[in-house]
Amino acid sequence: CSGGEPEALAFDGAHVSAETFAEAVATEGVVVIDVRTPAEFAEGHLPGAVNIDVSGATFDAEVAELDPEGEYAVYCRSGNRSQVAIEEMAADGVEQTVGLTGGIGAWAGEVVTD
Ligand SMILES: O=S(=O)([O-])[S-]
Repeated sequence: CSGGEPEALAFDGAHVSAETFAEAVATEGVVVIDVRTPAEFAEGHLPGAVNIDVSGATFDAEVAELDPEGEYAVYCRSGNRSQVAIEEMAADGVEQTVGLTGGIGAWAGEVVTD
């Protein structure tokens, strides 16, 4: 712990620390989205995450199915693809998002394979 102000959780499209992301994941109603490939997802993902591959052909169509009023916690492997995904989601009207800085590599919490 380096002290200072704790980072405030806001679903404003920003990337946040794993600690703040964990708060987002624990927030009632938040949908956790893993934007990696199905193969990466199968190797281990956050509990309850849904897989919407940002590099997949159906990404936009799947985003279009999301509730634009919803809140989404988005992550990838190391934080690059989640950045792209958050920008594309915002362009599709899904703006209440938060990304995980460092991706799943920075995640210290539970990972499941089911
Ligand atoms: O998922 S990634 O940030 O390594 S491209």
